[in-house]
Amino acid sequence: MSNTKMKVKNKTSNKTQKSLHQRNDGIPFDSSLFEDINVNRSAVERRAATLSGRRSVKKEWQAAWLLKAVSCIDLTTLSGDDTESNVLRLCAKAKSPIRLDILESMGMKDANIQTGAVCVYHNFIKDAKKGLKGSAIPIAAVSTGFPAGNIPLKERLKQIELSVAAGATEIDIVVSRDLVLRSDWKTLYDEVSACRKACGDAHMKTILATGEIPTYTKVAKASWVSMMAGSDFIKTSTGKEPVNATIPVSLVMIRTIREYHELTGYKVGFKPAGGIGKAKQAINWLVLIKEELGDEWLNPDLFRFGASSLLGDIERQLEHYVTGRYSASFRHPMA
Ligand SMILES: O=C[C@H](O)COP(=O)(O)O
Repeated sequence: MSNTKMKVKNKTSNKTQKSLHQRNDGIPFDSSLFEDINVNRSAVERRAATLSGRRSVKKEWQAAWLLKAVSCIDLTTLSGDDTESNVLRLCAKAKSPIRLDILESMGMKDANIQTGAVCVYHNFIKDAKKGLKGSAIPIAAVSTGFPAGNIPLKERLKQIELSVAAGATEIDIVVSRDLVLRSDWKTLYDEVSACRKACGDAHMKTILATGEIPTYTKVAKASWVSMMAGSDFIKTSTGKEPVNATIPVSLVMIRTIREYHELTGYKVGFKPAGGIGKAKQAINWLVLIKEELGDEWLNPDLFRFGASSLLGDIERQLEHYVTGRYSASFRHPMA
């Protein structure tokens, strides 16, 4: 271990995250922690391929995993045609994500299953507040000029402050892709740190927009910098890039989360987002998290799906499960 690593480790080794809401305080910028990273594309893809090998997961376990997945969804609407009534419907679904008759058939009628959060644009925070009244479901707002982030930093910080003041307790920020492309890591660190400060007590999820980052090595470095600057979660995508969450890119990010935890004691969460619409995909991600980070990451405080349509497919698959019409294609979720 390098001297710097030793120093950081000694400074933070007594820290344990007692509650899910304990924050990542970040660490001072130190490029020596990541400058020699070179993530080999084929090795990453080989490793990811092992996760999509054919495995049989018992049907009842699949059902339990799907319920777990539901509790980890940031139920999202980020469309140009969002309206108050869409958002209110979304909130009703977040509070009762699975039909009662399905839960009854599963013997889970009294289980309090809700989604991890709802995720909306700033203008709909007030509607989400109304829709979620009486529940503890957090409101996540996308901020900082989502999705491209190409507005001055001062305005991005103002947006964060306004969203927090309006009632968002989770803020999804976007990184400046040009800083990542130019490898200007110190400026990226300063920007993400400023966003973190603007978030106050709100949890901050930092979106890397990996579909616009050309190499896995840069994805790993951007992940390091975002965590060092105090991100509580790192998130793959806005859902608006041409390529959104993929298993190989997730593997790279998850491994940096593991290394950062080993170094500092802080547990940073992970949020794959964009294009995750099938129950089968959700199980692949849960398995990835379980294998790479362990069971303690398998909860909504450290893992979320950013998804607008995933819940619908999970509900359909659970209906098939209770009616015995489980689709053949679903029997092997890892295939
Ligand atoms: O962060 C969430 C994404 O914008 C949702 O993407 P999706 O509509 O492809 O599920």
